[in-house]
Amino acid sequence: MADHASPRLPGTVCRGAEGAPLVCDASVALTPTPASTRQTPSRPLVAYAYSCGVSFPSLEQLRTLNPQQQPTYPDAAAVDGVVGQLRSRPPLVFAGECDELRGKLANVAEGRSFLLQGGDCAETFAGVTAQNVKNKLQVLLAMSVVLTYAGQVPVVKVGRIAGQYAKPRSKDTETRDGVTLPSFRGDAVNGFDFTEAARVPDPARLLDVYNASAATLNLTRAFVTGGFADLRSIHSWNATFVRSAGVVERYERLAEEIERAMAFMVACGIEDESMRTVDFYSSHEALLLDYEQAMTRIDSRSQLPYNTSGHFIWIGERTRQLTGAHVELLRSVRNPIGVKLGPTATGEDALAIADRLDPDREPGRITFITRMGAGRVRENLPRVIEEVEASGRKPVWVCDPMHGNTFEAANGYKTRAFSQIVDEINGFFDVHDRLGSWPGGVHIELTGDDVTECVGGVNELTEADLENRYETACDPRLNRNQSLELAFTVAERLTDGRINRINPVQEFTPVEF
Ligand SMILES: O=C[C@H](O)[C@H](O)COP(=O)(O)O
Ligand SMILES: C=C(OP(=O)(O)O)C(=O)O
Ligand SMILES: [Mn+2]
Repeated sequence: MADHASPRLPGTVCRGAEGAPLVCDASVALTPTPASTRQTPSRPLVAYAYSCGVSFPSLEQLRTLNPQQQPTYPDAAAVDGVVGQLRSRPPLVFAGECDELRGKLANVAEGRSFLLQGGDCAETFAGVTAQNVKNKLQVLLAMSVVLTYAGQVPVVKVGRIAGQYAKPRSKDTETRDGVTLPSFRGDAVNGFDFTEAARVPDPARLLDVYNASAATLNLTRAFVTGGFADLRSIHSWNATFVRSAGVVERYERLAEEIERAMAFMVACGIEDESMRTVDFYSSHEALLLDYEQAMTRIDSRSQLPYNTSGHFIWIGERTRQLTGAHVELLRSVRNPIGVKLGPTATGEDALAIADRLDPDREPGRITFITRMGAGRVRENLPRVIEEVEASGRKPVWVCDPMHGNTFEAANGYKTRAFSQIVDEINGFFDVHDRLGSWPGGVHIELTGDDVTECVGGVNELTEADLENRYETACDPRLNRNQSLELAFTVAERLTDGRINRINPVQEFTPVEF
């Protein structure tokens, strides 16, 4: 791979004697390490030994790559001060956890399990409350139980949580009643209020992102290991669902069946830790380079770089330029990486990105999150899958049925129709079924609250209902009933014709007497 032999760029970060990140001195930077003195890491590690012993790009280097969707801060020195502080903060996630998730995603890529990824479009600092986090976990756990039991697949659970505070925007400015101000770019960047003062980007918010992520992750870890995720509390996860809907009764029937199955297992002497806790991982879009680069660290055990701001990080549709700063930073870290692919993405684009981010084709390393829109998925997705899989690659294929289906309602609210979301998911399954590839997961913008942001679904929300509880800071999310309903729909598609392939009971040949 040519990259590994390329000279170091001035200002890049490399490892010091103790493995601490150092910034290369420009005078030595252009001298490649002599081959004889280079360590020869084992094959899978080679891809991550970024540019001849350099471990990850410096902020200075990234800034030369014309990074997209970055805030224009009024005070550059203040940014440097914040970045310095972030660098001294402890990691939010550990390298071993990221490796574990990569291993689980490798199973997804192989068609042995399914990824459920979901959470807010934009987390907010005000949303860091026990109730809000608990509601979100409840809906994700209930969905994963539906998928596991009705769909009969192991489910890898990843929240859009504990770091999802920055938003790329279609337009730099927003105009209301003749007043034009900078767009809101998430709590990580500026304020939501439509005032000049609020919309000025403030780098100190990056420290708030760190604190909010740490608090959310701490609570999440406590919830998922401290008894809350115990399968025996399966009934309590629907405590906050809105009763009126048939989908809740459906969930309750399923919960009763699971309880009976568990009682049977316990009676047989099978009682296992996996009934009491769940593995749950954090994820967000790695958008703000100041934050993401500052949170990138050399793991002391492997001596390789990891982004320690979240287990799984993804590159958005607007920042996936092949030679852009986001790809450059993320290709240097070991975490599992997602890449959004919108309706204009071609197989060639996907392949080029995969080659850049995952030259060694490591299982579970790369996830393509396709978001083509209900009207285009059946036409555009096949070519992308065909070209990527023809190369021998097996990425995780995930459907984001949200971002290609956004529209403005007659009353001005940005919304999405439940029927179109389901239609894109059906298109995704249809295409994969036809091509024989594995529809590996779904990526959903949702909330555990009873909001009115997407129309349709079991409660038949109309555009007129949107104003009742439209609470999102950015895109419209499925509310908890809509989310649960979607889980049943996905479970049906998963079961369809696939159960023989993944259910080990079906593969068992009984002994004849
Ligand atoms: O979440 C995704 C994007 O940030 C969002 O869809 C952009 O919305 P906009 O088109 O209103 O800027
Ligand atoms: C910005 C997002 O999506 P996309 O990059 O696909 O537009 C998102 O997932 O919030
Ligand atoms: Mn969004």
